[in-house]
Amino acid sequence: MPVVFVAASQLPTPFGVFTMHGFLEETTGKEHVALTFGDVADGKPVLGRMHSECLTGDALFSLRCDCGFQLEAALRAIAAEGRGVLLYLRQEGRGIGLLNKIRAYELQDGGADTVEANERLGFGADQRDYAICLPMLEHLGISSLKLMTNNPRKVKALGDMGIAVANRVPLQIDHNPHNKKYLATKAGKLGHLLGSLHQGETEESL
Ligand SMILES: Nc1nc2c(ncn2[C@@H]2O[C@H](COP(=O)(O)OP(=O)(O)OP(=O)(O)O)[C@@H](O)[C@H]2O)c(=O)[nH]1
Ligand SMILES: [Zn+2]
Repeated sequence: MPVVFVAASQLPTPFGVFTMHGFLEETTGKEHVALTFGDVADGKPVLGRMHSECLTGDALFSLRCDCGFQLEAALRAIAAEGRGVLLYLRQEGRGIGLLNKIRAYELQDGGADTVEANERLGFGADQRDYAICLPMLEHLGISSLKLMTNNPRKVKALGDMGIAVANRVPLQIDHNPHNKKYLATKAGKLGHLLGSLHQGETEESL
């Protein structure tokens, strides 16, 4: 996977001053970002998050999902630890892109759940490929993570590419009336480990 490092700068945030590393995925032209805090190249497991882009949740305050809240919680946790990494991956809409995600939301407004909506549009439930993480982590000197996620498929994908996941740190956000069904579908159909929701449970049973 040809991913090249382009430039790095400081990124001051309300949580602390991160270093921002920019990468270009040459085959697609996608521009990815890593934020680091402290010394992450000392060989010890690094508190980390692989965050998939969600324009609506990360930047537009959407309550339909948990993305924006997870992004903020992850950056706060990294700054509190004094050391960590967040990869901001341009995989909008679980890999289907922003406009198709809006099409999927339109179907969800009509009653479909997040998986059914993707499938009705001819997509898989989750089209993400995490291969881009490897060259980014290698560039940063990171080989072992304490991974902030509720998604076991992320843990497996990193392990399969040789990045040790020393442990999984749950990153669970409170429900609201708008994201309750979405979170239940993630737990029931996509295998996410969400505390008060059990695998196999469907939104109808809540
Ligand atoms: N296709 C589609 N994508 C969505 C929808 N809601 C959120 N997303 C995208 O899903 C991605 C976030 O994935 P999640 O499944 O919430 O979380 P995750 O990253 O797999 O797992 P965590 O690490 O636990 O957060 C982002 O790219 C969002 O844009 C939806 O209803 N349909
Ligand atoms: Zn989201």
